[in-house]
Amino acid sequence: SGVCHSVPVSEIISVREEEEENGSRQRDDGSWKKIREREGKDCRQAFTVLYVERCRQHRWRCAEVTFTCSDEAFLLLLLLLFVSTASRPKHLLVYINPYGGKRQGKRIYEQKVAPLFTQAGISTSVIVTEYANHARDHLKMEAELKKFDGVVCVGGDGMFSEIIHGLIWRTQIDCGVDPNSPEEALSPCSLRIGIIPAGSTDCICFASVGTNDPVTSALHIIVGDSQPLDVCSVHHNNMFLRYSVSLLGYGFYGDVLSDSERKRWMGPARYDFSGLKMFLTHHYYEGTVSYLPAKGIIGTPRDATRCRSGQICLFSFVFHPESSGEWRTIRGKFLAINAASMSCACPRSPKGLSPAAHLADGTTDLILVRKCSRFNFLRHLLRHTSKDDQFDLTFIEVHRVRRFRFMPRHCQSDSDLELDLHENSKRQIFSQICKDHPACGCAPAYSSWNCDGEILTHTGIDVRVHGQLIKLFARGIEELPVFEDLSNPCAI
Ligand SMILES: CCCCCCCCCCCCC/C=C/[C@@H](O)[C@H](CO)NC(=O)CCCCCCCCCCCCCCC
Ligand SMILES: Nc1ncnc2c1ncn2[C@@H]1O[C@H](COP(=O)(O)OP(=O)(O)OP(=O)(O)O)[C@@H](O)[C@H]1O
Ligand SMILES: [Ca+2]
Repeated sequence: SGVCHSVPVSEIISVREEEEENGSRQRDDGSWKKIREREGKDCRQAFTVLYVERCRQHRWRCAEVTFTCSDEAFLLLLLLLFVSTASRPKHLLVYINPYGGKRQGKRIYEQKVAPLFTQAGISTSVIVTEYANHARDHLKMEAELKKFDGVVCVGGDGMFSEIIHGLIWRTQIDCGVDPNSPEEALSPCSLRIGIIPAGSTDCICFASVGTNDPVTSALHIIVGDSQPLDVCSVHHNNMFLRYSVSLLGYGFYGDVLSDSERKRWMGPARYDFSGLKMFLTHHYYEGTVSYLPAKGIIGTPRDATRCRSGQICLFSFVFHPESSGEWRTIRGKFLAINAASMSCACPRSPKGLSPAAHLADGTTDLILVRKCSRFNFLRHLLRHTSKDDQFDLTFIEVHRVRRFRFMPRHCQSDSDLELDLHENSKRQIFSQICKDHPACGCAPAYSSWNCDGEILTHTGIDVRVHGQLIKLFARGIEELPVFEDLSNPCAI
C-alpha cells in the first residue's frame, strides 16, 4: 500500500516467503532452486520479515512486516542476508539450571527462547543440569565443543560462573597453558556465551545487555552479537581458587552471601533479608590491601561516562600498555572491600556497584569502604539506588586496578605480627572464645570473599585481571536515542 518501512539486514531474524498470488498454498523455503524455477515469470515476491524492535529499557522484541518486490530484488536480499549473517550461531549447546532464582529456568527456556531459536533456524543440544557443577564438568571433560558455535547458560550468575570455569579451563588445556599459574597469560575462549537470565541477581546479563529479559537475550544470541569481557583470576599462595567477572566482595557482601546461602528456600528475597541483617550487624574487618594501579587507560571510576555499546571500552584495552607500575598498600579497618570488573548493574541497583566500570578494559574497580557509622554506611548503600555518587563520601576510596592482593590482619607476616604481638594474641584467644559462644556479639576476625555469588575458601587472595578473556552474545548497553518515545507500548 506504499507504506515505507526499513529494517537493517543485521537485525533480521528470519524471512518467510508468502504464498504466491495465484493462490497456491505451497510455501517456499526461500531456497535458490525455488527462486530459479520462477525465473522468467513476471511475478512479484511477497515476503514477511521477522526483525528486532527496540522497546523500553533496552528490551528487544520480535516484530514482523511484509514487503513485496521483484524476484531479482528478493534474490539480492537473500544474498545480503547470507553475507551479513556469517557471524550468527547455527548450533548451540544449552545448559539449564532448573533450580536457579525462582526455579523457572526450564519454563523460561521452553516457552520464550526455544521457539525463537527454531524460527531463526538454530539447532540446539539441551542439557538440564542434575546437580551443582554438572555444566562445569561437562564442559571441562565431555562436551564436543567443535560441533557448536556457542554456549547458552539458562540461570543466574552462579550458573554463568560454572560455564566460564568449564570453558576457560578447557581452552587452557587445549592450548597448553597451565591454568593454575597466577603468572601465565591465559588463552582467550573462542566460543561465545549467551545468558538467558533465570537467577536471583543476573548482574552479568543486566550489565552487558541493559536488562534481564530472556527474549532480549535470545535475540542478541540470534543476531550473533559479540561482547568481550574481562575475567579476574583469584589465587591463594600460588594456588588457583576461582575466576570472577562481576563482584569480588569481602566484608559486607561476603557476609550477606554466607548468611543467604542458608536461606536458599527464600529465593531471590534471601539477599534482602541477609542484607538487612548484615547491615544491622555492622561488622568491620582489618587487613591490608595492595594494588597495581591501571595506567594508560581511558577513564577513572569517578567518571561520568558509562560503558556503552561500541564506545571507549573496546579500544581502551587494545591501546594501553601492560603497566608495570608501583604497588601501593593500604592498611585499615573496612566494612567492605569490593572489586567490580564490570558495573554490576542489576535490578536492585540499576547503575551498579561501580557505575563507570567497563566490561572489557582489562581493569577492575577496587572500592574500599572504611569503618564508619551505620548511618554513613546506609547513606553509601542508598546512593546505589539514586543519582548521587556513592563514592563521594570521606570513608570511601576507589581505584582502577589491574591487580590486587588482600591479606586479613591475622594472616600478616611474622614481622608484622611481632609489632603488635601482645594485642594480637589477646585477640586470637578472644576470637576463639567467640567461635564457641557466638551469642557474645563481638566482631569476628574474618569475613569471606563473595566471588560472583560463590564463597571462597580462603581470605588471603591475589587477583589479576585478564582483559577480554571471554566473549558474550551481547553488544554492551546501547545509548538511548534522545528522541526515544518512552510511551511506546511494547507488549512485554
Ligand atoms: C537501602 C537499600 C540499599 C540497596 C543497596 C543495594 C546495593 C546492591 C548492589 C548489588 C550488587 C550486586 C553485585 C552482584 C553480585 C553477584 O555476583 C552475586 C551473584 O549473583 N550476587 C550477590 O552476591 C547478591 C548481593 C546482594 C546484595 C544485596 C544487598 C542488600 C542490602 C540491603 C541493605 C538494607 C539496609 C536497610 C536499612 C534500613
Ligand atoms: N541441577 C542443579 N542442582 C542444584 N544446584 C545446581 C544445579 N545446577 C546448577 N546448580 C547450582 O545452583 C547455583 C545457583 O544457581 P544460579 O546462579 O542459576 O541461581 P541464583 O543463585 O538464584 O542466582 P544468582 O547467581 O544470579 O544470584 C549455582 O551455584 C549452580 O552451581
Ligand atoms: Ca573491566
